[in-house]
Amino acid sequence: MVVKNICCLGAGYVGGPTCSVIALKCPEIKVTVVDKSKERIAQWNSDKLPIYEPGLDEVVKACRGKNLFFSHDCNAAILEADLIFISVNTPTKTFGNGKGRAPDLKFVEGAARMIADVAQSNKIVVEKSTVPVNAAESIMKILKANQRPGVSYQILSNPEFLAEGTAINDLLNADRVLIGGEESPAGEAAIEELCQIYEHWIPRKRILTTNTWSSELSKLAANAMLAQRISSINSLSAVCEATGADIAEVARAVGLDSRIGPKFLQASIGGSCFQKDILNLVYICECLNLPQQAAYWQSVIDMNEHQKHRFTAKVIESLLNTVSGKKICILGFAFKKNTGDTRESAAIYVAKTLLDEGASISIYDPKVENSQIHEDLKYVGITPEHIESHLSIFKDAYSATKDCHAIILCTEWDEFVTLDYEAIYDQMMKPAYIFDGRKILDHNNLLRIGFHVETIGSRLGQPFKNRRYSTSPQAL
Ligand SMILES: NC(=O)c1ccc[n+]([C@@H]2O[C@H](COP(=O)([O-])OP(=O)(O)OC[C@H]3O[C@@H](n4cnc5c(N)ncnc54)[C@H](O)[C@@H]3O)[C@@H](O)[C@H]2O)c1
Ligand SMILES: O=c1ccn([C@@H]2O[C@H](COP(=O)(O)OP(=O)(O)O[C@H]3O[C@H](CO)[C@@H](O)[C@H](O)[C@H]3O)[C@@H](O)[C@H]2O)c(=O)[nH]1
Repeated sequence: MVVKNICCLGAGYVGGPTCSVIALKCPEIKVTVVDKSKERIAQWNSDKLPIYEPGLDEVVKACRGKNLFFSHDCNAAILEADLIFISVNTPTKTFGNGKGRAPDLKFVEGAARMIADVAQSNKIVVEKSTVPVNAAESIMKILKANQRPGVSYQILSNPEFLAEGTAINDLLNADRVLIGGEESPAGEAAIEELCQIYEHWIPRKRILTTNTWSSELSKLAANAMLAQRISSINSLSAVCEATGADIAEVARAVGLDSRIGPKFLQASIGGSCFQKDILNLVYICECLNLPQQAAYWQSVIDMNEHQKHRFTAKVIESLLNTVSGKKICILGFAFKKNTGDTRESAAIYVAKTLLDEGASISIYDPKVENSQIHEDLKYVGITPEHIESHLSIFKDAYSATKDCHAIILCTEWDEFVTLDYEAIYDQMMKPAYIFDGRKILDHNNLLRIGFHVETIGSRLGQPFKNRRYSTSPQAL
């Protein structure tokens, strides 16, 4: 079989960009991205796409209506496809067995059942969603149990490694493409079909083929290792604050070791897409009766969580331990720059804590929709009335910071670096505080202007004071 027709179930942050790039690079293949959400599909077919990703608009414009289609008709797309990507969401379970840890596979199962119900010809089904090890086997069970006579399936694991904010570049220049499949002639043939799609733009030596389980586990392992680096640097940032070392200097010194490398060593406020995948790994370890391994990866999550709490506690402590009645501006609500995604964003925790403490919050983020901010805060328990009376959302940083007692920078958007902080200082309440949760601002300039400045991983203007060793470090 030569793949001529691709269907993707799930038009989200992964399905949309991934299939747009496939359509761009494989003009002879018809790519149809479907979603059960009519609203999302309507947005994909409009001028304002449902997700913000640098470069995505251009790719969609180049292919949409030619060989790239967004549709709500899942059945029709499944029927005509040779190869089907499952790119549906796999959030952490919020109820029942494995609550708070295991991934909720109901959308993956729903997708598999949909394929089984509709398919009338052979299909290669590709697991693109991030799933636990053995998920391919579960998908196969569903497909086989509902198989029509004469229809056969091959399941491949092809995890996605793109990061939001750089998705198009990551897809075009992937470090590697990973394809796992059944170790049989039919499995190898299916792997080869998918390889040929990626070979339109990815050199063969960067396409890695493995067995299905290795592929599934490699995705969780990659995220776990990345998260572990961030947790490690965040852990060291607390040591820096307590000693007078500067985490930026430490990260640079450590990262110049070629065995360690400089990437993913930026201390920050914490919070990320990683959490659900590491929880997934923890749950797998628990289920496999590997408690030490589960505890190890759990500690990576705990450190990330702790960083958010530590940073927010520092804000409140600096503001004389009370924020009640104060107006505080949060700059940035997305979990990182160049995306409108707020899932697991540290800003949600910061905003909730400050609202619980009685502060009024003003928020500005260049790409996050107002409705998303409302939804996120309601989800963490802030009542609509409280939101109505204590939250304002602005369209620019200058309006958002006016009359505030403090600014908390939660997302590292480039535009925050070049704001006119003199003008901002002039229109703030005094003393004016700024908490740089991303370490992107010019702290010396802010101090010169008159701000009280706090950041992560260094104690500005007070080196080596109040060392907190209970004993000398050598004696520890
Ligand atoms: N967001 C990322 O950066 C990223 C990167 C790599 C991997 N992943 C993984 O990829 C998967 C998808 O993530 P996402 O961020 O794109 O999620 P998302 O929530 O943005 O999109 C998932 C979409 O799937 C749709 N859907 C659910 N069930 C469906 C069905 N049966 N048929 C059709 N559509 C259905 C939903 O309506 C939703 O629009 C997850 O497993 C995630 O962990 C995400
Ligand atoms: O040095 C760093 C790097 C990142 N972060 C933060 O860590 C989080 C995650 O960042 P990043 O990994 O860049 O974005 P994601 O879109 O979450 O991408 C991760 O998660 C995806 C979903 O599984 C994977 O596909 C990607 O490979 C993996 O990088 C964000 O809040 C970043 O601000 C830091 O605090 N310091």
